[in-house]
Amino acid sequence: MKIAVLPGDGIGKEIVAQAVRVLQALGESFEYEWADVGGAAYESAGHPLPEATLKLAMESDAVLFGAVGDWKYDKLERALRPEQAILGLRKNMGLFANFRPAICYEELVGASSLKPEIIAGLDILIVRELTGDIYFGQPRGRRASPDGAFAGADEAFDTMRYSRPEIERIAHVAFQAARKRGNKVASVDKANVLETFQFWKDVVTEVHEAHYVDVKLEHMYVDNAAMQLVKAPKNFDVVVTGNMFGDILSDEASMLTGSIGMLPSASLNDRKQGLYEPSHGSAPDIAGKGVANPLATILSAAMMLRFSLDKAEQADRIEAAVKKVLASGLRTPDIWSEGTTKVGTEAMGDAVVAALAQ
Ligand SMILES: NC(=O)c1ccc[n+]([C@@H]2O[C@H](COP(=O)([O-])OP(=O)(O)OC[C@H]3O[C@@H](n4cnc5c(N)ncnc54)[C@H](O)[C@@H]3O)[C@@H](O)[C@H]2O)c1
Ligand SMILES: CC(C)[C@H](C(=O)O)[C@@H](O)C(=O)O
Ligand SMILES: [Mg+2]
Repeated sequence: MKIAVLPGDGIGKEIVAQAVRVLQALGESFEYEWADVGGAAYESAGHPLPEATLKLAMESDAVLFGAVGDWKYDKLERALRPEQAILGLRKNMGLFANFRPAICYEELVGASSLKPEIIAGLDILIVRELTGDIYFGQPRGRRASPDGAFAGADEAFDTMRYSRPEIERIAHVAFQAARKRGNKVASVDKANVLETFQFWKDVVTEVHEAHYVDVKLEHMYVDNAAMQLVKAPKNFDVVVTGNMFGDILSDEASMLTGSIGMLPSASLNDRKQGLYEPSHGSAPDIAGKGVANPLATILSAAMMLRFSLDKAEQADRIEAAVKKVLASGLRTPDIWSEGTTKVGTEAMGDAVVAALAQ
């Protein structure tokens, strides 16, 4: 089985190196092929998603991805900016279903900025639609405003849109995921204001009534959902939402786990092919310092074993190893608290590899 390894930029390189070490320690004979992506590919090949990188990703059984982006590319034309690489991979590979599980490990209850009783035992799953919404809707651009109070002034616009099949397929994914967990789905929308999200709500309701009446469904506006996520996050089980709301809510949910460095993700298409990446970015502020938390990426590698490579037992081994390491008191700075031992990225990788062997 072939794994495309795309570390990308900033801390992407540091954390992916640790995840690959952990995978290699499993004793499986995976084939790894590395390629540049994002800013690194712009430097080496003049494009954030060179054809060779895309081809490699499409041909592989799974993609292990770090992160892309750096402030120094912010002035490039949009098509050449590093972030286009991850968007292009998602679109070209048809990775419409993004799973972002927010689990608060017992040992990290003290690392969160929330009160322990709010987050202890937390286990929620954000199912984010990943190839539609305002991220990809056309038209978009800049122009002289054609009408209204500011006619003639410069303006910019994007288009929010969802088609019925796009909503139906992500709704099926969410309801099916819920059946394997707490049997509850919260569909997050902005139906009170946006036509796109009234349609979203209507279609999710139809899918529910036709196929999943055994699953409890509630609808929630995104502003309320953002508030409920910090007020009473354990009331959620599966949260299903569109691309942009899912982006924002998953970063919010990451702080329920202690740190964004703990939130893994899996992005799947309908062929079980997947891209696995931490939910966070390239963290230019800490890149090169050896302090990034590699656990979100290591846990993403576990999701890869489970969802794309049919190696659920190996996924369990990695997750158990991560728990052991946390129980032993080792912490990267983002999850450090009084009484625990601060370690860097590589030492955290070392510890997970060692725990696998125990
Ligand atoms: N999928 C991706 O590749 C992806 C995702 C998000 C952001 N980005 C890009 O990353 C760049 C930086 O974006 P940002 O600063 O808004 O978000 P970010 O997620 O990179 O960082 C936000 C904050 O979280 C911290 N952080 C993130 N990951 C961490 C880890 N593993 N361990 C410890 N601390 C961690 C950072 O130090 C920073 O303070 C931008 O170019 C952005 O577009 C890429
Ligand atoms: C870098 C960016 C395109 C990306 C997104 O918005 O999807 C990131 O924030 C994420 O959450 O994976
Ligand atoms: Mg994001």
